[in-house]
Amino acid sequence: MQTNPGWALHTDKYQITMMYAHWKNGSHHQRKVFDLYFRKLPFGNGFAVFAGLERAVQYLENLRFTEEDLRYLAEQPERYDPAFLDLLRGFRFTGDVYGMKEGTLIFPNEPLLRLEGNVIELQLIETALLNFIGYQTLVATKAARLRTVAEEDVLLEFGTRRAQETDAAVWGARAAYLAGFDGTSNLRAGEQFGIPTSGTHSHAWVQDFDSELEAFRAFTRAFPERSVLLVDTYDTLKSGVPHAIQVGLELREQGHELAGIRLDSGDLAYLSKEARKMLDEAGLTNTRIIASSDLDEETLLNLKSQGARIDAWGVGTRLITAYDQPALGAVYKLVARHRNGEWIPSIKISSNPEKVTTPGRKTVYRIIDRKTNKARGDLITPADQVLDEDRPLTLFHPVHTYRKKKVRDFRAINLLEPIFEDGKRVYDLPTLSEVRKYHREQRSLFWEEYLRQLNPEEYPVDLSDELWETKQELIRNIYRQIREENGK
Ligand SMILES: Nc1ncnc2c1ncn2[C@@H]1O[C@H](COP(=O)(O)OP(=O)(O)OP(=O)(O)O)[C@@H](O)[C@H]1O
Ligand SMILES: O=P(O)(O)OC[C@H]1O[C@H](OP(=O)(O)OP(=O)(O)O)[C@H](O)[C@@H]1O
Ligand SMILES: O=C(O)c1cccnc1
Repeated sequence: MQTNPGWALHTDKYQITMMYAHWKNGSHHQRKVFDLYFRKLPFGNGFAVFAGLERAVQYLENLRFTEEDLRYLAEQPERYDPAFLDLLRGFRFTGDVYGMKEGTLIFPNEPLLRLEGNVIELQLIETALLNFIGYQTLVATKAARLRTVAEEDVLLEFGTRRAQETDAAVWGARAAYLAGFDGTSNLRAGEQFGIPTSGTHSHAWVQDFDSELEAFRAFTRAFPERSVLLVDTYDTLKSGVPHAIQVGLELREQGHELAGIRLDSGDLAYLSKEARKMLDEAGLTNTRIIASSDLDEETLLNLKSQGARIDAWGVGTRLITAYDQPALGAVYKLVARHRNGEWIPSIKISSNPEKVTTPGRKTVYRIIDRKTNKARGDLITPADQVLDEDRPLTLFHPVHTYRKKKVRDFRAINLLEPIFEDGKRVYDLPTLSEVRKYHREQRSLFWEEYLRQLNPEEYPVDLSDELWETKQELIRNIYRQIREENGK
């Protein structure tokens, strides 16, 4: 087993196979453009939240084949030519990357990353980029849904013990925080990213004492100002809450306040209302109630509609595993090839019109109405097209083209920022607090209709006239060629 594997082999074997075949073919230096995007919004949400760029940047900056990687490749049954392995020894990412900022609200079929460079470099990185961005975007989107229903309540990420291994726990905690969570229980995520950390105690603490009261007293002695007592080990209303109140009153005599209690089972609406009443009647009005127990946005919304008196929510399994949709299904498609000094757009046809790729080097503009400061739609255009804000813009649906609207008095924001130029990073990674703030600001550009968590309106993502025409022409050409080849 390798002790310190490099990241270069964090890829599917077919990428190396294609790289080798390109090298044998003499085509490995040909330049291409790939788009990374997804086709369908997760969880029935009206938007997704872009996350994973920081990890992608770290990966691209440090991408090397280690000597161990090369030895491992040399042992493969494909028997790669040693000269190819020598080429890999000097491998660096030297391409251009344009990408959305983390925290951006994103929609199906718009390029989230546009990558330009040598085909062998762009093939190698496909798998890892989809891996990072797919997962982090899912968790950020799930977290954004929880934020929508939690309104101003505190949201804490508790998922590490149920996460799909270590990276998912740590990068998932980050994704949750950037989309509106307030903290995590994972200290490594706190250490690595500066996310506020917090937590209570487990049932084991209570079980470890001869009585619940003794357990609560010992805990509050250690943390007189910060204790949140778990009250459901034996009987929430008959034992846990009364004992917490007793200890809370003892603490007050010593000049401290009991910070909170945690409910972790049973009917959380009923128990929280009863517990609130009992705490208030005892004068412990500052003691907060935190709930955990298989929560997600559905239960959270339901509990709020039942009048639950819960101030903070600890969410684990269903957030960190993206429980109801464990894959985003992001894709990475070739959209242009460089030939004789020119970019030639390339298309992949599908019997499903939604799956036909949009050819060419492209960018995405977010069209913001200047009067309302709200987004009217996104427009995908050729990469170099500059939108004239002084001329009215007609937006039309790329499949149902009769769905049209004219937009005047708008700002057009190019969402794809230069991230790498010739392999050099040209983008300063924002701090996580800046990403979180950016996400909040971005959300405020959208009408509620697109943000609601149930049956949201479809946000328009349209193609410019020029791009739409190019796409139609390529489709026509391909079918003409097929007919000619078939002699029809
Ligand atoms: N009032 C409520 N309305 C809707 N859902 C609720 C309500 N109270 C709790 N829930 C949810 O119902 C589920 C209850 O799960 P379940 O009965 O398996 O466990 P529990 O009561 O937490 O007990 P334990 O953890 O001991 O198994 C959880 O997902 C919880 O969040
Ligand atoms: O429910 P989640 O959203 O995943 O949140 C994390 C859970 O982790 C802890 O449970 P623990 O590991 O003690 O097991 P439990 O399910 O028996 O409470 C905690 O008490 C929460 O219930
Ligand atoms: O701090 C807590 O209460 C906590 C942390 C992780 C999982 N469950 C609970």
